[in-house]
Amino acid sequence: MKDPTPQDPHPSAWRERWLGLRNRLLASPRFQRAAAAFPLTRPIARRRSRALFDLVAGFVYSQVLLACVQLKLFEQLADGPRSVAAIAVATGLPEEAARRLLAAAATLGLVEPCGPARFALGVHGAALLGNGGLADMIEHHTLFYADLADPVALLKGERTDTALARFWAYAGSPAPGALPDAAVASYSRLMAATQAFIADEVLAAAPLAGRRSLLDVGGGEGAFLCAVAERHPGLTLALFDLPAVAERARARIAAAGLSGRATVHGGDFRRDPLPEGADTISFVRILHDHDDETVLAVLRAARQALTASGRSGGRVIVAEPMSGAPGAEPAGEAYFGFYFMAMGRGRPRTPAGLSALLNAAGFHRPTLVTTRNPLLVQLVVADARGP
Ligand SMILES: CC(C)=CCC/C(C)=C/CC/C(C)=C/C=C/C(C)=C/C=C/C=C(C)/C=C/C=C(C)/C=C/C=C(C)/C=C/CC(C)(C)O
Ligand SMILES: C[S@@+](CC[C@H](N)C(=O)[O-])C[C@H]1O[C@@H](n2cnc3c(N)ncnc32)[C@H](O)[C@@H]1O
Repeated sequence: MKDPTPQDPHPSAWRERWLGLRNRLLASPRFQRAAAAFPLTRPIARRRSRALFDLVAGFVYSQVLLACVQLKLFEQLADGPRSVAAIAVATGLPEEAARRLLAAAATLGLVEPCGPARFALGVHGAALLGNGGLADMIEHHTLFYADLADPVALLKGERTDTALARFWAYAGSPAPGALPDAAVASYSRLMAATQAFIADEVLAAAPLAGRRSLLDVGGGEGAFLCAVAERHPGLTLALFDLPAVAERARARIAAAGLSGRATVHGGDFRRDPLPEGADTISFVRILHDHDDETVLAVLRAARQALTASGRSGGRVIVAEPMSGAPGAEPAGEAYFGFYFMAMGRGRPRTPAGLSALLNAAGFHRPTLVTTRNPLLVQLVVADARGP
């Protein structure tokens, strides 16, 4: 599999000349004044000015969103419009502060004015309510935001003790298998809460028809496995994760009434063999956390587990945000690129990069399977023919 042509890596001479001319004009205060004054170009000048204002003020917008989530404003409006006074009481804000927050949230489409001093959910507020886990992710971003307080230090690699590196306890741990529940609980809860908008996309695209059994490696608390169980009632299920996380998964799987169908294994996939018996192994938001050496070792362990006792027909499904994939969104790549930098490890890989690792691990015919929402997740699927 080859990566698609990168974005215009060597612009033509004409394009460079055009860019030079355009940028000299746009950077000229005289041109900006003339464009703002001339009636035909004034709307364009205003649009450009507003777009630049949104970039400059963007950090205020994300904090307005955080305030709405922390105050559970969207839940307060879930049953219909309410008055500013009622929202002030429900959120514990002084009325003037509530009015100010609502006005800011309305500019972002989070709420919508409807009648004098009354507000309803806006399109983004409604979509946020409908996407389980987004509120958790927005609250989680307080850590990411703190790590981005000095972006240049982060870019220069001068920040090592970051909030995200501490949050993802396994990331820097020499013995992740020994991590206690206290060290894994927060990230496990967050991953379980945000699995909803990943599992839908993965399971809509994953080739699971006709498969007998699925092992979800790094399966967390089992939220993905529970989603698989619901969509594929005939599949036998298994999960592998760190011992402390596996304990959490056992509880969730028991609570879902799936203990008879799903087996949970605790271990360290960097050291321990993966459980045998499954004909399909999934890695959902796993490989991008690790360097190539670890990924190669884990994929080799997966192939070993799929072909043990001479079995053939095994399949691996890698599901994570990817870079440079058809339909991938540069905004998603930028987000995850900075996220991994703050986390101190990991990176989004291209489909070709993942395919090279799958081939090196002995898998065959790695194939990109695009999802309905490439911004969040894409799949690469490969076969583990016989030994
Ligand atoms: C007029 C009307 C009513 C409708 C007509 C128009 C119409 C059809 C509108 C469509 C409405 C609709 C379907 C809206 C749907 C909105 C959706 C689905 C929004 C989903 C948003 C999802 C977001 C923003 C997800 C963000 C995910 C993030 C930030 C994930 C972060 C993941 C992390 C940090 C993972 C960390 C794990 C590690 C460490 C990297 O391994
Ligand atoms: C980013 S989370 C993804 C969880 C889940 N697959 C999801 O998408 O919600 C990464 C998972 O890998 C597990 N993990 C990390 N290092 C591991 C290791 N060495 N052995 C086993 N599991 C590990 C973590 O405990 C965590 O559950």
